[in-house]
Amino acid sequence: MNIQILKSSKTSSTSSVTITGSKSESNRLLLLKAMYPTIDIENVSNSDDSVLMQKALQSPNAPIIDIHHAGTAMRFLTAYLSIQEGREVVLTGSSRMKERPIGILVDALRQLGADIQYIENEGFPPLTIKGKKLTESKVTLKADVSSQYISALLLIASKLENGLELTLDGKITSVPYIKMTLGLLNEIGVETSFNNNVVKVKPKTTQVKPQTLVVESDWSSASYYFSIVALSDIGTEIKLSSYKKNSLQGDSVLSGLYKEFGVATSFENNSITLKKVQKTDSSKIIEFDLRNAPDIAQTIAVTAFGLGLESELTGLHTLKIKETDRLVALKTELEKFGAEVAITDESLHLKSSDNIKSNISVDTYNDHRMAMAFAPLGLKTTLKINDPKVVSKSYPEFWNDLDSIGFKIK
Ligand SMILES: O=C(O)C1=C[C@@H](OP(=O)(O)O)[C@@H](O)[C@H](O)C1
Ligand SMILES: C=C(OP(=O)(O)O)C(=O)O
Repeated sequence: MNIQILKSSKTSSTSSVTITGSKSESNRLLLLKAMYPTIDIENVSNSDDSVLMQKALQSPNAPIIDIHHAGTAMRFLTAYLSIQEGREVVLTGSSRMKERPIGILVDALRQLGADIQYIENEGFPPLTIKGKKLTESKVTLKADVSSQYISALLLIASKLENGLELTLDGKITSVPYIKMTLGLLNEIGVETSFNNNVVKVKPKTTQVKPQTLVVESDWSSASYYFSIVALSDIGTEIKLSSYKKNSLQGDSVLSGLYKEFGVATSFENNSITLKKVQKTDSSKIIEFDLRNAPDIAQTIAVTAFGLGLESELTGLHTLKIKETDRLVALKTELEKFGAEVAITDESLHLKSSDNIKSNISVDTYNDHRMAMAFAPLGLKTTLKINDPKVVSKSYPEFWNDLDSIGFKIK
């Protein structure tokens, strides 16, 4: 199945969209609520990944849990199930999930005392987890592969007898996601510290106060609107809700980064307005290090291509182990449109060009972000997106919302 996006599907001059809650915040809070039921959560993400997380946590007797493509659910549940004393579960996922490494987290949990076995390949899901009391409280782990391993350990840490002290080895990747985890723990009253490469969490000995936590809307999903505005005429505006000026989400750097593409962002009450205020100079070179915001790399690469701008994106070493190898996928699909792209294991270089080929079919590789990142190119040319339903991993209403702002989708 595919959809066609017809060129000149211009957005009406002012449009507004309400985006579902952050899937990263939601999946952390859902797990915390399972441990501390006095918490209430509002604006939980309706993404597949959060629905799967919710279902898994609401099935305390299920012998097998399948979390499909949801990376955070896989990693966070591995830690959570390790401390469910007396329970034995097989935790599995999609065929891609079975290629996404989890050995660093499993080794760290085993050092803390967990009983986890690999069912197929060493270092990868599926896992058999026998829940038990974890007795140790100090562990060192590699921090340059995925921050999700670190967040997973931090999320269960306050339930360990002596809390947790993690020493992070190597250059820490996706740091804002670690800070998001600590920020949410602090909000529910768990004490934490993060100094240099050591993260500590104290055990929670008192009850968590009854409270409602409101999930901010998803900033990674907002990236596609930043791209749409960047590729639109001067004066085009889109309003998005509900956002906070002091976000826990690292992808909120979008408001700073997209200034380079002529987009101004203003905050008012709980919404942001994106406005195209300046034409971009075609001789400009975009140079971004995205180590702390890997999920917006695809959006940015496509925006730069749509504007014909040379760009050098670095800090992309984690992209190879996400929903697909995103570096290869980006190169392959951008080149179909006529782009010249060079990649290494951690970077992507795009040459400037002023030609965008029409009627290209974009393959999406089971990766929601491939579909959503390429959609804004519909402002420049007619294109097809294969397997458009992939968007539901993080943003099920994406195509309806695009339609509502004036995109012509068949
Ligand atoms: O903790 C999280 O919610 C996430 C962390 C990031 O992963 P890595 O730390 O593996 O880069 C990010 O790419 C992912 O979409 C969500
Ligand atoms: C990488 C992502 O998700 P996860 O790792 O949680 O599957 C993503 O949403 O871009």
